[in-house]
Amino acid sequence: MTGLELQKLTVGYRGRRGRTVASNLSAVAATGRLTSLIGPNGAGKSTLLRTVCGLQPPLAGSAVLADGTDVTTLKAAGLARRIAVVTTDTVDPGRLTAREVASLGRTPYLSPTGRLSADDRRVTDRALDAVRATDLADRPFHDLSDGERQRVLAARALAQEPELLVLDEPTSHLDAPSRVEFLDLLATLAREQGIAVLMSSHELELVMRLSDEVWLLRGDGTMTTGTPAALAADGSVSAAFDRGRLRFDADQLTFVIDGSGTTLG
Ligand SMILES: Nc1ncnc2c1ncn2[C@@H]1O[C@H](COP(=O)(O)OP(=O)(O)OP(=O)(O)O)[C@@H](O)[C@H]1O
Repeated sequence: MTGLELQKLTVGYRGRRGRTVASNLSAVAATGRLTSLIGPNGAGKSTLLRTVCGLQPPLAGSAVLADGTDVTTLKAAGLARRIAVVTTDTVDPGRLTAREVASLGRTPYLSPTGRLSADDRRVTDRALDAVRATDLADRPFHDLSDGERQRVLAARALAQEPELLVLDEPTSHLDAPSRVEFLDLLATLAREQGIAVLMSSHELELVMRLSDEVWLLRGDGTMTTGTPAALAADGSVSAAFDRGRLRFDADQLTFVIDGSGTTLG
């Protein structure tokens, strides 16, 4: 099932410093699958993600959810019930515990009293369980490691019960094992929770191993989509990222430096 569909979407900035970043994009992020957005620095990944979350208006075209709703027509409350966003912005929730931070995901559903119902508590605990953070629930969020915080922020996003989960570079502060673990967790969540997960990443090798689908945004503002194997095999990934002696090896799914016998990653 289609979780999110880009229909001839053009993204960028209006005004005096305005510019078109990427044009005429058509792509699908399917429900139950992990779709990864990759591309060189400045290609427009963050701009595209902000646009599909309804945080900035498109220059043209649309981004529609499963029932055909254009995200740009949704008001804040509607967006919050349907799309959850995890960004790299530092979160400072004071002395809230991990469970309290996760429960913030229930905000769009709360009655005017702002009190969590028994159902809200159940959904929050289920979200913590899904990201394997139940044992962190009573600890202050402030005291957690970056990897633990990222799991709790994913729980907050799941507690929103979204149909689309969008993450902008979610592994950027994590160590190597935690990166693998977190991407594997996202792929599992997409399948088990039946949501479309769309994330941007610079972790090319990991993305190629763990994603179901890849959106490859090039520096010229065009995009190719496909399975990791298809994009590696048809040379799209190499064309976008190879530079000088650095080459992406489609068989090994890793970068190599030509002539040195060195494999990176
Ligand atoms: N507020 C803005 N106004 C005008 N141009 C902007 C604005 N924000 C970003 N840009 C430009 O849009 C282009 C795409 O930026 P964006 O941050 O989306 O790329 P990215 O692929 O996420 O980059 P990176 O991989 O370095 O994080 C860049 O040329 C950037 O300078």
